[in-house]
Amino acid sequence: MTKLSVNINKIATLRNARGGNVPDLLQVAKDIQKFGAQGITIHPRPDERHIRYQDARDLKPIVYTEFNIEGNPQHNFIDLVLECKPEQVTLVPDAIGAITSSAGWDTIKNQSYLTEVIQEFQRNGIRTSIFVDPILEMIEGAKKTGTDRIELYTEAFAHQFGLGNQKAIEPYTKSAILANELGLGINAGHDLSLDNIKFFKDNIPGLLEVSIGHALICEALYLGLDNVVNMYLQKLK
Ligand SMILES: CC(=O)[C@@H](O)[C@H](O)COP(=O)(O)O
Ligand SMILES: NCC(=O)COP(=O)(O)O
Repeated sequence: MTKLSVNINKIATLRNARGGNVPDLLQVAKDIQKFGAQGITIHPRPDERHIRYQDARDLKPIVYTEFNIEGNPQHNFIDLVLECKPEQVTLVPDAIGAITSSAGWDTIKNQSYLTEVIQEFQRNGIRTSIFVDPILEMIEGAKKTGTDRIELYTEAFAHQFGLGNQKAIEPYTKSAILANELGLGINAGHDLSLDNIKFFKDNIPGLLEVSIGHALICEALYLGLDNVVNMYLQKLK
């Protein structure tokens, strides 16, 4: 079974649009878990344009499934994660001000930096995952950092699959096979949707978890949040 972790960044985007507390991020997180999702993901960015650092603190006692905090491990982010102690931290090499995540780590160039940060989180009992493109050298590099898991960056797959190119899955399948051989756990995310999730899951051996936000919230506008969460759960069985 592959776990569904719902990324609630977009709920915070909507809330922040009017400056009040509608929709109520904490209530939505409670409801998403009640509907059956096995995790909640947030990706606070330095400008706090959607998830605020305080949201991470407030969510900690609310999230009784798996809490996954994603972000670039700069000082404020490291402090926040160590304070919140989520089950998992996912390290993403985003530039400040990036519209969204757009690349995985160069795990060779950043090996000693990643190793140091990963050790700090692991010493504090937090499982680590690092965002990587489906490139075999980057998977091998990830192993050398000591991370528990990788998160495959799925934007390229999602885009190509949408154009009808099913072969776009191949580097992901090869990367997953290698990650399994190396003993790395496998997560995936970015632009996964109801249209592509089943094909992706069926072609990725050992896929432990997907984090899905943008498409899921858009789909929920038409289909309802409870319904959409359960549609994903069916496809991830
Ligand atoms: C790492 C990843 O792919 C997601 O966390 C994605 O970047 C969501 O962030 P935004 O909601 O800011 O686009
Ligand atoms: N790690 C990926 C994530 O949390 C959600 O990405 P997206 O579905 O919003 O593209």
